[in-house]
Amino acid sequence: MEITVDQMYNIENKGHDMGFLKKFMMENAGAAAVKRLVEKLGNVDSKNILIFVGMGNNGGDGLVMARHLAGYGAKVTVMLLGNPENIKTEESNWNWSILEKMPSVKLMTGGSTDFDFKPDVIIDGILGTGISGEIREPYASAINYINKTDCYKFAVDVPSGLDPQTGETANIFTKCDMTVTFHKMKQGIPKRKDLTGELFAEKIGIPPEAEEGIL
Ligand SMILES: NC(=O)C1=CN([C@@H]2O[C@H](COP(=O)(O)OP(=O)(O)OC[C@H]3O[C@@H](n4cnc5c(N)ncnc54)[C@H](OP(=O)(O)O)[C@@H]3O)[C@@H](O)[C@H]2O)[C@@H](O)CC1
Ligand SMILES: [K+]
Repeated sequence: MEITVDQMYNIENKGHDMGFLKKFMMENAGAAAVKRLVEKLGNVDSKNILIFVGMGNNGGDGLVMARHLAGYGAKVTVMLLGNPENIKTEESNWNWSILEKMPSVKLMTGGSTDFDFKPDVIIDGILGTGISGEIREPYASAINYINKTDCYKFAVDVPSGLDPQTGETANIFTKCDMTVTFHKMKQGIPKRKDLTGELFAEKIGIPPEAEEGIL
């Protein structure tokens, strides 16, 4: 069953109000995404994994993935597309502060794309269901870098620039090899398998009762 983005936000908020906090949803989302990625790649030990992280909760999922991938022995670099002080949500900020205590994960901020290494894997945690309008900098440069870099690409929730509700694309958008979306499939995502690559919807522990009155 495919749901709307509005329904997803309402379910998320209802789950949060029941006490299954968005922080727990984010943790389960990041963990499920890493499981699929590691299953696909077989082994990420000492692989260079570059994670682009937006300032919202799509980015937050990417921060959770960074921590899990470090646990699998990957060489993880996180590029936050802004200033840490401007991270939008408590749950995303929570994950950023954990990474600040982890020398095993390299943290970069601001969004420049001249890296001194070639990534084996890029994770697109730039934009998810919160996308609106033309893609602004530094998100645009990050998307362009992803598209011009030849490596395995993984999209968190949805390829950035693809509207998960309508399936329409913004002026620029990523083209990925795998996409993992969360809880239930959003209506627009399966319309662009050419951008999502292999597509999965993973449960993240939201109580089914959180859908009552919404679905
Ligand atoms: N639902 C669930 O159950 C769960 C959802 N989860 C995750 O949350 C995600 C939704 O998070 P979200 O609402 O924070 O929105 P998100 O996609 O991160 O974007 C907002 C940021 O992007 C920016 N921005 C927007 N448009 C832009 C543009 N054109 N060009 C440039 N920037 C633009 C915007 O900036 P602003 O407009 O505020 O200045 C803001 O900073 C969802 O996709 C999933 O991954 C999981 O945690 C698990 C549980
Ligand atoms: K994304």
